[in-house]
Amino acid sequence: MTSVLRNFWPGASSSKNDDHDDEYSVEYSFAVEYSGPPLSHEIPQVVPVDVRRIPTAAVAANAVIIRNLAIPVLQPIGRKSDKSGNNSSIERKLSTGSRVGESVRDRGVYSSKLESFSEKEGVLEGRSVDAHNVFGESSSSSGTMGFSDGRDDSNQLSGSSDCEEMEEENKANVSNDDLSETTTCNSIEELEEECEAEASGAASRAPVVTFRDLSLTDSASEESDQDEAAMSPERPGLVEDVKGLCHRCCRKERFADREVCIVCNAKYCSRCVLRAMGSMPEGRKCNPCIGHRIHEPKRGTLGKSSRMMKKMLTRDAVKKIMSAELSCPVNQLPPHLIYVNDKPLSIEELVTLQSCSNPPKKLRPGRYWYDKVSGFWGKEGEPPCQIISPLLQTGYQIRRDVSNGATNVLINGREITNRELWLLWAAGIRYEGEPHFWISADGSCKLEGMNNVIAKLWEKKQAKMLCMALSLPLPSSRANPAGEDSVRERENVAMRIERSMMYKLLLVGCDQSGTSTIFKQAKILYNVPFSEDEKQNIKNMIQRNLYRYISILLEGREHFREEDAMDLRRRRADKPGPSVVKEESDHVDEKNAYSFSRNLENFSSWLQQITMTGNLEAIFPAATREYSPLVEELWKDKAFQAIYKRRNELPMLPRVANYFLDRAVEISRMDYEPSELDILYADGVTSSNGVASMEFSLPKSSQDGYMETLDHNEPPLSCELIRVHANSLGVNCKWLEMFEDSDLVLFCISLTEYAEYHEDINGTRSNKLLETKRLFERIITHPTLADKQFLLILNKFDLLDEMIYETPLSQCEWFQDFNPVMSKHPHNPNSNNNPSLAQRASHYVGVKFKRLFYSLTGRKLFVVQATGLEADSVDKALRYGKEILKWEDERHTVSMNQDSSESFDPSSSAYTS
Ligand SMILES: Nc1nc2c(ncn2[C@@H]2O[C@H](COP(=O)(O)OP(=O)(O)OP(=O)(O)O)[C@@H](O)[C@H]2O)c(=O)[nH]1
Ligand SMILES: [Ca+2]
Repeated sequence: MTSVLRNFWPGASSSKNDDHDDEYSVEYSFAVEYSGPPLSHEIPQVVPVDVRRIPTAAVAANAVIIRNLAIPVLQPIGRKSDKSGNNSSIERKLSTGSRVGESVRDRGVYSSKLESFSEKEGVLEGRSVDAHNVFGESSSSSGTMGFSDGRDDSNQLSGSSDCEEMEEENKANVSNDDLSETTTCNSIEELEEECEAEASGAASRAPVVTFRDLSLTDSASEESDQDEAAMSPERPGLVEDVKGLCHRCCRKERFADREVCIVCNAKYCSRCVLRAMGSMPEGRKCNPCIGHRIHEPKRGTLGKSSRMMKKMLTRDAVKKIMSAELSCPVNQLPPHLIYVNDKPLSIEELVTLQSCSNPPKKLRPGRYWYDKVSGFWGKEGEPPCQIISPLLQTGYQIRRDVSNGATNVLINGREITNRELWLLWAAGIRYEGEPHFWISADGSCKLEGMNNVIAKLWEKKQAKMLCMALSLPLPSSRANPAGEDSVRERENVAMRIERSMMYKLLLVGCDQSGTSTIFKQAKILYNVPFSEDEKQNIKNMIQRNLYRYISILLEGREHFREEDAMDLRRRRADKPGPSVVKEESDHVDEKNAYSFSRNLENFSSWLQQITMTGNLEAIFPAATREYSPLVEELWKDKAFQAIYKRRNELPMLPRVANYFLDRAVEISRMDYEPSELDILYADGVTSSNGVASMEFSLPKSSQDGYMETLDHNEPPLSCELIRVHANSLGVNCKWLEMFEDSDLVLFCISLTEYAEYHEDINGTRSNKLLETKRLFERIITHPTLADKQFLLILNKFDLLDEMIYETPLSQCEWFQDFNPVMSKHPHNPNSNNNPSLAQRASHYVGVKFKRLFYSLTGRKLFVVQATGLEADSVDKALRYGKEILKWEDERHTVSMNQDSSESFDPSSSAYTS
């Protein structure tokens, strides 16, 4: 390993080398005396470099050295001080053609060009940073930043130059990279191979980039087109991606690691990567790509080393390569390729933008718009994607049509998009005509020319939820300049006082846990009407489900038919007869108990097909009118009834299907109106974004017996119940932040999950309960919910009661130590002394979760078991939640009075029934 390193990484080797004279060693050298046969052609001349004549730029003004921005760095040319005699490879190379002479001549060209450049333009001073000053300390040991090998110098020289003719020169000249490439060669054969390849043009290099001083662009914006041409030399094309293929040796290994060039995307195997990428002065680029801008989608990977790198190189080497990748000028975001409100950015503007308290995320070259007043930020032609710090001096005035809105409604001079219109609507902003709103960074909205705030954009939870659903940005708390936060705080307090009696319950659970059933149950229980919209959605869902259930039955029909046919064949084989009879029976076969009329047959295959292709949503409810008569015909059909009778044999058919199928004809009609029970049983996502909320008041009832101290004059408790689906909480549950004002989290699990499994695409089975456990852990440890009360709802108790005898709880590995000693006496449901197996099991599950909760939070988890489909059960669970909250309030007051509160602990009553 070290030998490889030494060969390819001069900096790394020198740092290990005791010989400190070596530190400035460079890889070019004088040629040895020629002793071969006389030459018939002219010998190329070597133009010597006068080191004293090489100009150095002055130190840049401090303001420019901000963060690691795209400041082109001028690298001085290294002094030749190679005493180690480590030139053998180059000498060998010389003997295959007089390359060194040409290379050194190149250097002569560079230096004189550079000189004339700095004299002529005089721009380097004050703009560029002297390499000595920035890297002065590290240059002695660094292979990339200082002056180490010849290649670095040449690249960075060209990288900091502005001169177009120079680029021409570069194209014409043989590249200096030949030189450093020799350092990676291990044998003469390989070296010769490479040289030959080059000579034949196989490895011809793309032109070296010229990197312009970026700060020049703002002073002369007319030049910007020209600039762009200069800034973005033709990039090497992207290499076609062939899975597992190494771009160099063309060996294919499907699962082997590959290192990818950040410019052309070529992938290399571990055998080839060092040969292909050399010393990586600009990070992971293959040699022809050095000096070229990175492939922008790769920007996110800059500086993130790969497994392969770490395996092959020392830590120090990897670190150096990664820091070069991040900091070398050509890899920086080119400010002039970022347009904000039609204006290409200057470097100062880019600095402003990136260093503000809430900068745009994932900034890439491209065209953006920015609403300075509100901080809205987006890609040109698109709705906003982020709210960044307001009032930054970036870009021109915003254009009305910049986000491609066609709503005739303006916000801060920009015609907004439809999605934003919905946002205004959700925020409670109503208007007539074609209004022009002014919305400031804190979301307060005024009509143009008026001074009163008509609404606050982010005040209503619906507005925030809508943003989530429509992928509109939400304000970041950092976006508000100091001072405004405290104003908001005060308003919040006022609002809180106003709604002080309102408790917020957050109901979360994994898919199929029954959160939606509990939510609907609560609506029915506490007389919160479903809106017309909700009803319509649920009706559509029920009708769609009906067709899905029917299609499952029809699939079952195929199965039943096959079974019958097999049966028949077996019976016929048992008693052989003349072939004529056989044919007859075949005929009968066709018309067995499950055959349909032609009409129904067609309908059947059509329905199965659209279900299979997932087009059900597209067709229903639109086609309801058309197909309703067919459902009726089907229902009346004898064959269909025969299938329906055997529906319990079809595992795919959900339980609730019976409830709806029994009334298939009624439900399929246009004028069907779902009853409350229908709504409750309807299965499926009821709101598009998985978030639903309702306000209700929990009436006081005489059964409220958990606390003796109940005040009979107290008003009903007003609550808000918010249901979110785990799926809509996003990666790492980041959307939980939106629910930071919840008072109680109701975490709902299904008690059937211990025996249910998920299968991922690789066919790996995972127990659903263990998945739920992971979600539980993530949620209870989420910082947003750090001091909230948690109530675990063990739902679907009815199902547990049915299945626990056949399917032991220990099927789930977490529950392996469930070992109940059961009484021999028959179970008496009214007795607490002799609980059923299901009760014991659910108690056990509750304790498991309590322990887990305690181990992670050091606090107490409340647990209640429930059956979502039963109104009483849900009522009881929610009232229990209320007790926890009131007990919590009580505890605060009691503890203020220095009193013990243990006797109020309602958790002991969790299993009293
Ligand atoms: N037997 C029984 N079934 C239940 C119970 N709770 C819910 N279900 C059924 O379980 C299925 C899943 O319940 P949902 O309420 O839809 O669960 P969810 O996945 O959290 O919510 P959605 O995303 O809206 O579907 C539905 O078919 C419910 O009818 C229960 O306590 N007992
Ligand atoms: Ca569901």
